[in-house]
Amino acid sequence: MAVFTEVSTKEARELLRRLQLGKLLTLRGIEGGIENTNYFLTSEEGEYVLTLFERLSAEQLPFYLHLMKHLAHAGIPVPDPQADKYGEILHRVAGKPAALATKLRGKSQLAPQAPHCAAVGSLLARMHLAARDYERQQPNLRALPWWNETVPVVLPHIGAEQAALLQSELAYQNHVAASSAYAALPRGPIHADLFRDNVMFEGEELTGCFDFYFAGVDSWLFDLAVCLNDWCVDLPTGRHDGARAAAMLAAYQAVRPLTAAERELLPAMLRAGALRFWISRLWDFYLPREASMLKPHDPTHFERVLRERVQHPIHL
Ligand SMILES: Nc1ncnc2c1ncn2[C@@H]1O[C@H](COP(=O)(O)OP(=O)(O)OP(=O)(O)O)[C@@H](O)[C@H]1O
Ligand SMILES: N[C@@H](CCO)C(=O)O
Repeated sequence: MAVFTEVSTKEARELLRRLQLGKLLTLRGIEGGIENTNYFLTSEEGEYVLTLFERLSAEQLPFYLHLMKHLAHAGIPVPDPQADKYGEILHRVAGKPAALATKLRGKSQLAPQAPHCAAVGSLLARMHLAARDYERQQPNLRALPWWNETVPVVLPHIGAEQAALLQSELAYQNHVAASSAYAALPRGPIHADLFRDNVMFEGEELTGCFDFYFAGVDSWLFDLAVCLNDWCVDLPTGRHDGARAAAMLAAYQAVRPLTAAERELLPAMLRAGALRFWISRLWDFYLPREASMLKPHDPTHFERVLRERVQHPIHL
């Protein structure tokens, strides 16, 4: 149940009054989601999702919320955070930082086929281009510096074989990051967590994506690698699915063709994408934060994906 903080109808009405969004019609807690408190809220003006941020700091939030607003204004189907008359989109509800964003239609497609992967590829490329003129800066907070900090913290908890793979892959990624091809990768704000459960579909029509709370400035190729590793993979084995990957890559490149450096580094970034989520899942699993509400995801999945990407590199 993802209502960690109760919101009263009085508080919801007060927020709607501040945002001039008409009278409250319904307010219903959303089950699912493990990071934040979420409610579906309907007013006379439309349907929204009210999010109370349980862990993210008020310093980090403006980057995510303004990025969503920027993308929504550029016509990318993402939740649009609603502003008060001063233009403020970060509010306070029940003592927590909060946002009220438009609700997306549809539901997650957890067994995607090639057309779904193509839709995600196209969306991702359009999102990258649309975010080029976004002015706020915040690095991807789950990138190489965080991996270098976190690997030594998880090493004492894992077996020798896993530790060897983790250390050798980290050394390899530090080496890649120092290369001239890496320096040539185009960069900008990326979603960085565009998994199956963060995209909505109605049939094969992609109706939007959400959960921008790992977004940050990083290479576009890393974002694409994260998507390929989740959407175009056989979940039980971690094996790459060629047909789905081809559909995603073709659709991405129909909007923005990859550069020579990106083509060269695709196999390395697929490994980086697997490593990033293996580390974060190990960290969540072995070092649960105090009073954590997280139900950790299975870390061994991304260990399998990483081994697959090392043993069977995917070249364009
Ligand atoms: N803008 C939106 N439109 C429609 N549904 C939404 C929207 N935002 C969130 N949801 C619904 O709320 C659920 C929980 O949201 P979300 O996944 O962002 O939760 P979380 O706790 O913030 O993060 P996590 O994905 O880490 O669990 C989603 O699965 C989705 O069904
Ligand atoms: N997508 C992440 C969870 C954070 O949203 C994972 O599967 O590990």
